[in-house]
Amino acid sequence: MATERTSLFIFFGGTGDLAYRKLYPSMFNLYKKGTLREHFAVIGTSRNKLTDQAFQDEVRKSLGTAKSDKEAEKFISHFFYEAHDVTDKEHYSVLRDRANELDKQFKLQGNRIFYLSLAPSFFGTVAGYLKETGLTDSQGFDRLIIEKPFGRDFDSAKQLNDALSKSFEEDQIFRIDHYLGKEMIQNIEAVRFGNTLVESLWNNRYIDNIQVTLSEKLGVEERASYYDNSGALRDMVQNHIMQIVSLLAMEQPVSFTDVDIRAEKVKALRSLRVYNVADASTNFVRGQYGAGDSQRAYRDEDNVPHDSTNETFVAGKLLFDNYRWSGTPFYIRTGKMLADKFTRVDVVFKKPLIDIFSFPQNHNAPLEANVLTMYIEPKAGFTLRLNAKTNGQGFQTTPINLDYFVDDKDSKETPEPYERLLHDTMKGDGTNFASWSEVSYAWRFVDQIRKVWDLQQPEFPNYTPGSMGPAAADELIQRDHRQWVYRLNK
Ligand SMILES: NC(=O)C1=CN([C@@H]2O[C@H](COP(=O)(O)OP(=O)(O)OC[C@H]3O[C@@H](n4cnc5c(N)ncnc54)[C@H](OP(=O)(O)O)[C@@H]3O)[C@@H](O)[C@H]2O)C=CC1
Ligand SMILES: O=C1O[C@H](COP(=O)(O)O)[C@@H](O)[C@H](O)[C@H]1O
Repeated sequence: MATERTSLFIFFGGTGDLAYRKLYPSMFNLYKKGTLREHFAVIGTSRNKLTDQAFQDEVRKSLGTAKSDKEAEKFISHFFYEAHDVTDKEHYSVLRDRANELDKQFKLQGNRIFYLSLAPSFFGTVAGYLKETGLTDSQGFDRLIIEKPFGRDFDSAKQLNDALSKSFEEDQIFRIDHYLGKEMIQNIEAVRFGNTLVESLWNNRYIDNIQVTLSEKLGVEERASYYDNSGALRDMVQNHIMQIVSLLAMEQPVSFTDVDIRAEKVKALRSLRVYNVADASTNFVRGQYGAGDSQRAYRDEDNVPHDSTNETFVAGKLLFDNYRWSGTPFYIRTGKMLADKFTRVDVVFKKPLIDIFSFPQNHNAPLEANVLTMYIEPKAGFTLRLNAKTNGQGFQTTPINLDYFVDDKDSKETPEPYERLLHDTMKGDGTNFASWSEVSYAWRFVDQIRKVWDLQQPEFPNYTPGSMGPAAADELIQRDHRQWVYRLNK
């Protein structure tokens, strides 16, 4: 059984899509595993006027359980509700009194987690009022979980961070990036730093290029009004991709702690080359999907303007100016309405300097590059492509794969990202959250691309649903005499 953790959770935006779809089911998983047991309580808040009972009914629906499920009912009995407008400062005292009451009732030791599952424009206001009205004055810990997006550029992110810093210290702020809660993203560190074979080759002498692909099969669904103001660059590159790239590029941390890991990620991001106008135009391409056989174009989706120039696809080349990576590009791409839903990292090694097998009289095909592929989702595992001799007479070589995949049983037991991140917050472990320095360096890089794109009129739409993006994404890498490892057979 897991160690029981003790805390009061206050969910601002506690009746929203994220809370019902991800947060409460993740908490229930923690309950079933024993991390949450007797000493926890939840206050859900929103402007909606609900009784505790009505809120509990909604929570039950979100878990998909029936009233006859005794374990679920015990869990749900820890949930309470306060109708609360986050802009109404006076009302925080009501929330404080309820929090103090539940603290006594469930023996919560004054530990409090404030989860801001709200529109980002409220983040600063809530953090300020929590402090001013004494909700953070209890005896235990006070931790603030912030949802994405953290700003829409460096300036707005800094403004937000300055506002939060007035009420919370950096080690009390947990900025969610749900990719950091994914099992296989955490495996990047294990594979890199747990294997001499891998880490000794993990540099520009042996690695030709690294490719990171976050491909989505779906479009914008119901989130068009948010997405059309964000675009793939802000929605996926600034956060998830930059986090993955920093884990791949960083030096070995002094210890496996949040402070040391974050310090190395920041160092890596500091050496990422921030592009000037010319380089940003050459090294980044954007796309927007048009209509497919049974799919309408992005511009025809509900709540998307008919002349939208928002990008639903990004591909780019990142360069690090440091000793380890100088000359080894990191190619990244992400988009909606692509061929399939998957996330993977392909590490392409350099070919042997001399190919002794492909002399003309040997008729051997040239050796292929070794590739280490990390499959993040939906399947989880690794393959390592090596060259080996084909069986039989003569001497021909052929690529073979060594592989490992997480089996179905283990997959089912893998914690959901939000489950892991809620658990980490209770432990006070910030390893899998984005620090302010990481966020700020990521924005500085992304802002340059955005600045250039905002000056140019894109020729959209430029890719078909079910493809892997616009032709320009292939040209970007082919220009460097390389290819995407994952590509569709044409
Ligand atoms: N949904 C998702 O999959 C994801 C969401 N996020 C982020 O999570 C956050 C929440 O998203 P989501 O759940 O989808 O949003 P929703 O719009 O579904 O929910 C918003 C919540 O905030 C409440 N709210 C709005 N205004 C106020 C107010 N003035 N005072 C108190 N409560 C208020 C709403 O209730 P009411 O209107 O009744 O007050 C509702 O509970 C956002 O920052 C989003 O970017 C991030 C990644 C994925
Ligand atoms: O943060 C976001 O991520 C999702 C993709 O997440 P995944 O875990 O399903 O890969 C993306 O659809 C969404 O636009 C973005 O805001």
